[in-house]
Amino acid sequence: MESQVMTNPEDISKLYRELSLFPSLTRADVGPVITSQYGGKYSNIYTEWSQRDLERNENVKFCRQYIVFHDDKSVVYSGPSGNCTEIKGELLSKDSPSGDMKAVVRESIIKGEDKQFLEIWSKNIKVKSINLTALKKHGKVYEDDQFGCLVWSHSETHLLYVAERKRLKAESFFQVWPSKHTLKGEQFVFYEDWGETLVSKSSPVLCVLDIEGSNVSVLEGVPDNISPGQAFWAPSDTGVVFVGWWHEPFRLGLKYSPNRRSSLFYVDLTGGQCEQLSSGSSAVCSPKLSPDQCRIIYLECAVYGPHQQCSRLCMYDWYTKRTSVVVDVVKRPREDGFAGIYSSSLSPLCWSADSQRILVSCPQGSRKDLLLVETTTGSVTSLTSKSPGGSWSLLTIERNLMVVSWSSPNCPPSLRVGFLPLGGSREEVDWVVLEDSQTQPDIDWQILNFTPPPEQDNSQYPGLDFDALLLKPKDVKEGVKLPLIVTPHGGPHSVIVADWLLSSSVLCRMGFAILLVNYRGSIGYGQDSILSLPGNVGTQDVKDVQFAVESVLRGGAFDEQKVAVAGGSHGGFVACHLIGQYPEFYKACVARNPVINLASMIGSTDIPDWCMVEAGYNYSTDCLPDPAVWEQMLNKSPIKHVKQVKTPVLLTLGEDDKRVPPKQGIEYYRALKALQVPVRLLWYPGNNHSLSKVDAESDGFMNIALWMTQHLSL
Ligand SMILES: CSCC[C@H](NC=O)C(=O)N[C@@H](CO)C(=O)O
Repeated sequence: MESQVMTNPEDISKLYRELSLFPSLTRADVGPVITSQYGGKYSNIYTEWSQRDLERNENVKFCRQYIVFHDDKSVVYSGPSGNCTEIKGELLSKDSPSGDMKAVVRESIIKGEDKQFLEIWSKNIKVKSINLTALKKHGKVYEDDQFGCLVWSHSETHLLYVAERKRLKAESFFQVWPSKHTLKGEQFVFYEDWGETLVSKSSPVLCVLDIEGSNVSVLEGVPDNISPGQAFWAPSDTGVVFVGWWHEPFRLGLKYSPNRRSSLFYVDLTGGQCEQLSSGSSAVCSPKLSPDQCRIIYLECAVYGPHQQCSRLCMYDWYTKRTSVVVDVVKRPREDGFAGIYSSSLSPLCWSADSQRILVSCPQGSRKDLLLVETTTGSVTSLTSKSPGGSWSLLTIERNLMVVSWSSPNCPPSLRVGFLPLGGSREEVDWVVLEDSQTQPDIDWQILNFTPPPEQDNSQYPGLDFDALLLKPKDVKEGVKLPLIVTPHGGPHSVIVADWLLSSSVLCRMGFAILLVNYRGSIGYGQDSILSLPGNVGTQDVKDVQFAVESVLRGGAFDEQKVAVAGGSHGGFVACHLIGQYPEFYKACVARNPVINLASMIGSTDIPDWCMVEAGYNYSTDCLPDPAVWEQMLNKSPIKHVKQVKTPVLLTLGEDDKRVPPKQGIEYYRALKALQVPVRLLWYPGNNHSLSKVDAESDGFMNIALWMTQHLSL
């Protein structure tokens, strides 16, 4: 049969280079309203972007500003104000509330040593540059989005941030000239960390800089068994509100795990008293204070259980001290399409100007939509469900001016702004494009819906369906049947939404069709769908994917002899199951950091609870190895089916992966070698679970593409 797939490595790398140029939006801030001498009002919009630089082998960060003239209700005129500037060395930055000053935490290498500075800029002058490293009040500043923050006090006199607790230097028992203030014999003591992407982050502390006096103090009063983060100033700067995570009896991985026991706390600055503001029996995150400083909105979900679940949107009233549930967990999508809130972070600013409404961007099925929540009634409406399909992400909202990123599988991210209609109004948002991007006319995409056959219905959660995204080249020559790459996502409680996906778009432009399956258990389809999967991994997810593939093949547009499967993490688990359970079906397989054996992984991953929960058991920190549980974990794992595998497998592993340690992939590699199944292993030092360093990602992509063309005989 004729093929129209690109196979030449030179051509493929050229295409990858071309499409990897499209940057993604990472942040936007709206400046104060300025009235021009002619009476027109305008605001500056500051944006940050990230782009792969293949030559320098790094992701570069750059900024660009735009000017938006408006009348507080609609955009009158807009455009960029200058070109892009690369940002180097900035770990964190934040404008003061008035817009008069800017704070920056900067990392700089001086005489070969890493130093951190806290800078204050005013107008065109760097008025302060405080050497935090030399001050020795704390360890490194946290720049991550789990704990990290840099927040101006309302009075603009103090700054709040999170850093590692100061550790005394440890020395050997045999140090000949012992120095003062050192700990003897503590050189090799183990410090727990917070796992994947948070290695070396162990004991965060809240730090405050008094700008006038250039004085840093570490806040006292946070309970010893709590790790604080996501902090901000309480109304009138009387103290600090933060999320505290319990770290006893031990820390577990936090990345993609918003289900860790945590609470909102308030520490009073004068007395150092610490008060717990939420129940303490759930997991909370992303608290945001309303513009009128009266209420705090935050997300809440259950502790343990599935790692990502449908969240509750809760509100704490600062003055009555009452908490209310604004939006509850949604079991099944409602008639109007609302399927619940699935997010572990609200955007940095998410309140409307009247402090009555909240904006949340989150998956709703295979789309990512912008939802407007009335906090008094809990009513939820979608601002984007009638707009072009794709993915809408809120970057910020300030005085009702929303700044969003929009993308779709054939359109890289574009920057848009629009005013939130007044409360009670049914008006549609008039989106204005500030930075357009190049649509890829050769890529076609659609969302497909599947109802599992009756024998695969889940008796505990009956009647659930699921979706898949199908990408295919637009122009297919007469008589050509396309090769198909099937991609189950990881998690398993995550989702593939219709946004710009670099590797899928390159594969599609090469001539492949790609089927990305949101099997039952994915987020964005109601809590019941999520709960239907634990205990059924390796069967329900696997059968859903197979059902979707076979349904698509029945359409006749694809070549049944040229079907491949590729997935990462839990997606790798599903991929390896598929080649074991359907040994004749898939002609090539790629697995990034796949889960291979739940029983062997439980002792080495940073999230052992995940193994128990997905195998169908409850987790507690004191649970001990149980042969019956281990047997079930083994039975549900891909390694159980390895003897049936015939498909050539490409494994891509990150040496520093704390989530699915690379020994999982090695276990599979050895088994395949012993069975003489073709296998190739790529080992990426310095990479963690996501394999997202520029060289690992691009090398991984090229190897995947060539593995597919080789084993699908294209
Ligand atoms: C113990 S590994 C669990 C699988 C992992 N889940 C959470 O981290 C996973 O599948 N990760 C996804 C992201 O959700 C991935 O694609 O890496």
